[in-house]
Amino acid sequence: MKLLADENMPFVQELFGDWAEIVTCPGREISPEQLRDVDVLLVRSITRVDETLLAEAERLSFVGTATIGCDHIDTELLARRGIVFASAPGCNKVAVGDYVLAALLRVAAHKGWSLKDKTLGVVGVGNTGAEVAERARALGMTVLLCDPPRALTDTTEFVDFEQALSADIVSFHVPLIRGGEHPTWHLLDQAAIAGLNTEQVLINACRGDVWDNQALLARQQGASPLTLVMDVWEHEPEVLAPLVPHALLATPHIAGYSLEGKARGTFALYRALCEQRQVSIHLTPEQLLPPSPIGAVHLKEAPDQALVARLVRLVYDIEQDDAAFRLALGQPGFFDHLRKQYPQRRELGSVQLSGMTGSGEALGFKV
Ligand SMILES: NC(=O)c1ccc[n+]([C@@H]2O[C@H](COP(=O)([O-])OP(=O)(O)OC[C@H]3O[C@@H](n4cnc5c(N)ncnc54)[C@H](O)[C@@H]3O)[C@@H](O)[C@H]2O)c1
Ligand SMILES: O=C(O)[C@H](O)[C@H](O)COP(=O)(O)O
Repeated sequence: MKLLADENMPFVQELFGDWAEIVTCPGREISPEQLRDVDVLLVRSITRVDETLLAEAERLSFVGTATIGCDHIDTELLARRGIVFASAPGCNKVAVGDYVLAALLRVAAHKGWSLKDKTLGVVGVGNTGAEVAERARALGMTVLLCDPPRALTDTTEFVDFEQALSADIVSFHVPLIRGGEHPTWHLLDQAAIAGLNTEQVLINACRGDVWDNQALLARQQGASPLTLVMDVWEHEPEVLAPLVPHALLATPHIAGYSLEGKARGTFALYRALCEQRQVSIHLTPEQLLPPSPIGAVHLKEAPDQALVARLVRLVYDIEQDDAAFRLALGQPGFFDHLRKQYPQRRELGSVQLSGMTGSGEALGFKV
C-alpha cells in the first residue's frame, strides 16, 4: 500500500509505518501525477482535493484530512468515486480554546478590562465554539451563543447574529460555507462591520473568508477602528498586509496547532484507515506524546484574572506568535514557513494544577 502524506503531518511514520510505503510532500505541491500509484492520501487544510488533483488517481481508495475544516475537500466527488473519506472532527478544539483564552486575556490587559463584566458572542457553537464558551464562562463572562443551524433543532438558548454582534467581544467559530441556507462566506460583511462600535473586539480563529478583509481594512483606516484578533486571513497564504498593523494580535492560522491537536488529527485518520482495512488499533494518541515540559503547578490562592493570565502564558504565549508573525510579514513564503517551523506547543491540559484551583478545570487545566 502506498501512502502519500503532507510533510507537516506529525506521527505518520509511527502510525502507518508498519503497513504502508510512506511518501511525504509539501501540501501545496501534491500533483495529479504523484497520485497515479497512491492508495491513501493524507492531507491538511492547504491541499485542495478536487477533480483536477484526482484526475490520474486511479488506485486511490482513501482520503483523509487531519483537520476539522473540510472546505478544501470535494466530498461529493470522493463519494461518487467510491473513495472512503475521513476527517478529524474536534481534533484541535482544545487548542483553539487555549488560543482564544490567551487572546481574551491579552485583549483584557490591553483595554484594562475585567472580563467578568464583559459579554462574549460566540458565532458557531460546535466543537471549538463550545470550548471557547466554557473558558469564557470560567472567566466570569456572560456568553451569548449564536448558531442558527443548531437553533433549528436544539433547545439551548441561542441569540441571532445581530444580537451576537452586540457583545463586547465576538469570536467566530463557523465552517466556511459558500451557499445554502446558512452561508458563512463574508458572514462579517461591510454592513455588519459598519454596525459595530469602536469599543468592540472581534476574534477570527475559524476561516479567513468568513470576514470581508477589505471592508475591515477600510473600517480600521477610518476614525473608529475595532480591536481585532486574527488567526486566519482571506486568500491564505497571502495576507492583506496593511491590515496587520491594525490587528492587536495577528497569527498565521495556528490556533489549532497544539501537539496534542495534531496527534489527535493524525490518529483520527489512522483509526478510520484501520476500520477500512480491518486492521486492529494498537496505539492511543496519548502514547504519541512526549511528557509535558511543565508538569505541575501548585497554587496558594484561587486564580484571579491576573493569575490566570500568568498561568496561561506559562504554557502558551500568544504574544510570541504575534511577534514572530509581524517580524516575518512580507518575506516570501513567510506564512507557510511560520506554520512549518511552528514550535512545539502543549495544551493547558498538559499542566496539573493543585491547591486553590478555582475554575482551573473549566479553563482547560488538569486539576
Ligand atoms: N484556526 C484554526 O487553527 C482552526 C482550528 C480548528 C477549526 N478551525 C475552523 O473552525 C471551524 C469550526 O470548527 P468546529 O470544530 O467548531 O466545527 P463544528 O462543525 O463542530 O461546529 C461549527 C458550528 O457552526 C455552526 N454554523 C454553521 N453555519 C453557521 C452560521 N451561518 N452562523 C452561525 N453558526 C453556524 C454549525 O451549526 C456548528 O454548530 C472549522 O470548520 C474550521 O474551518 C480553525
Ligand atoms: O480545520 C482545522 O482543523 C484547522 O484549521 C487546522 O489546524 C489547519 O491546519 P493545517 O491543516 O492548515 O495545517
